[in-house]
Amino acid sequence: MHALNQSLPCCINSVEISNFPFWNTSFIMITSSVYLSGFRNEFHSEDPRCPGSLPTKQNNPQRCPYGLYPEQLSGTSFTSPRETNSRSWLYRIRPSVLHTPFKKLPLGNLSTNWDIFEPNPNQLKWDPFDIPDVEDRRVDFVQGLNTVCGAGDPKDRHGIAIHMFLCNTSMEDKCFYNSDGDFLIVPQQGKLWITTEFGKMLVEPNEICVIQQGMRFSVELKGPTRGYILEVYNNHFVLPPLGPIGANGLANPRGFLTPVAWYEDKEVNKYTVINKFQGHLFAACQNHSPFDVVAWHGNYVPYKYNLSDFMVFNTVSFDHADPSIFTVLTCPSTRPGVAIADFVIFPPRWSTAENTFRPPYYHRNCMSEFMGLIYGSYEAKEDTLKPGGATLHNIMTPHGPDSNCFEKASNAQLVPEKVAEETMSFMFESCLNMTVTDWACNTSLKLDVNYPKCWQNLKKMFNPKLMSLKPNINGEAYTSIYRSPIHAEDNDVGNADTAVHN
Ligand SMILES: O=C(O)Cc1cc(O)ccc1O
Ligand SMILES: [Fe+2]
Repeated sequence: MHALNQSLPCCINSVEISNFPFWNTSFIMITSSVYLSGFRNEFHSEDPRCPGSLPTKQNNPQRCPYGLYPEQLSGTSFTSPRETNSRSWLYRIRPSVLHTPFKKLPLGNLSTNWDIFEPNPNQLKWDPFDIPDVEDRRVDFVQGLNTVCGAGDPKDRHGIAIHMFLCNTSMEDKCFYNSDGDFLIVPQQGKLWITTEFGKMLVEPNEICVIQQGMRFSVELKGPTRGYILEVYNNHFVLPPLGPIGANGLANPRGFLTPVAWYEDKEVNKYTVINKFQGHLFAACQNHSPFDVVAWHGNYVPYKYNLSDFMVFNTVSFDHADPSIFTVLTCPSTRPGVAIADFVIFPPRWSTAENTFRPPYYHRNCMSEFMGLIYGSYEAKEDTLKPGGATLHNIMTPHGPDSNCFEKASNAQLVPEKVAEETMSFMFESCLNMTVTDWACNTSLKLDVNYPKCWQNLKKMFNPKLMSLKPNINGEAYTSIYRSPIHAEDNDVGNADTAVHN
């Protein structure tokens, strides 16, 4: 590890070393990967092969060390307040401007023009999306982007899109950057070896990464690879406020890892730079690798996060807390407490609530809820939602646990129990009303038209003559946190009435 990443006195970040073997690129073999830890810190980093490459004290010396070009990447307007201002300075072999003009590419299964699709207020569920077979078709990360749903318009810088990446091949002499917004990437199957202008990251299932607007990256992979992407146009992701939780908890800042500087001085006949711009794809060519940043500093960076680092809060008394307690990252709107999109996870945890129907409640929401599953099963839809599949419950669309889950949880013995022990599911929750694409509804062939049947066995249990139903497994016929439960033996109408009204 180079001294700069470790010991400059003004470096406020700690450094974490991950011990996994890093990948063997064609240019340089790196045996371990180093990350800078912290969220929105002012980082700085130099490739150890060029000590002293990062100018000290100033951003624009008349001549930079090693003959590098300085280039600023602005993630917020120049005049954004200090608290949110985000930019980085990159010291690179050539400035990014050295490329041929952009030409439009076919869009494939990406969409941003939502007006062409029919609105659909139904409960929607998709079986795991197919990853193309490499024998049939070689598909890289960018070619494998398929939009499921979204809302808004990148031209207005307002909206989101949810994509699936379904691919089997590494990007070769090709990088991608998004002018429309930020990508929060959730790998579900297969690892992503991501080279960015800031350095390299290995992102595995149960980790996520965020690559922000404008950052160039290229994805290498081995074998069939699938995952979800939440794209936000409005704003960058931030950590949710902790309120009364205090100074620590949920996703702690130190869990966020940013790569260290790594460069290649590589000249090729044709390197393709793909740009998503106003919802369309464009390609430009250049004769060198864009990963030529020798040193950088700033607070506008790509990062990854391991979901097992999430410190889970929940009730230790009664009732089902709202899923916002599981928010990892949020992209805020201008309305206080209203997210353009929240990234929420349902991690392994203890469930201890007393007198409580423990799974998610039945719900109609002014927000839309897209859910995916990385591995295992989701407690409210054990037999329904599968890893690599998804559900969408749009604005005010009724949803909740399937009939099996309701039956089981209404009768379960309420002992402390580990839930979601071997699972990780997640939700993209948005204030925007989502339009679903033709790819999602038709081309993918994965929409499960029988999904709403998972609720159809929910029985009517109401009986105006009886205060309570038959006792549950705990012997409680009527449960209330304010009164002792009425036990089965006392359970006549008169008693129950008193219990309710006194
Ligand atoms: O399953 C869902 O749809 C998500 C969800 C989870 C939860 O704990 C409470 C409400 C809710 O909608
Ligand atoms: Fe909900």
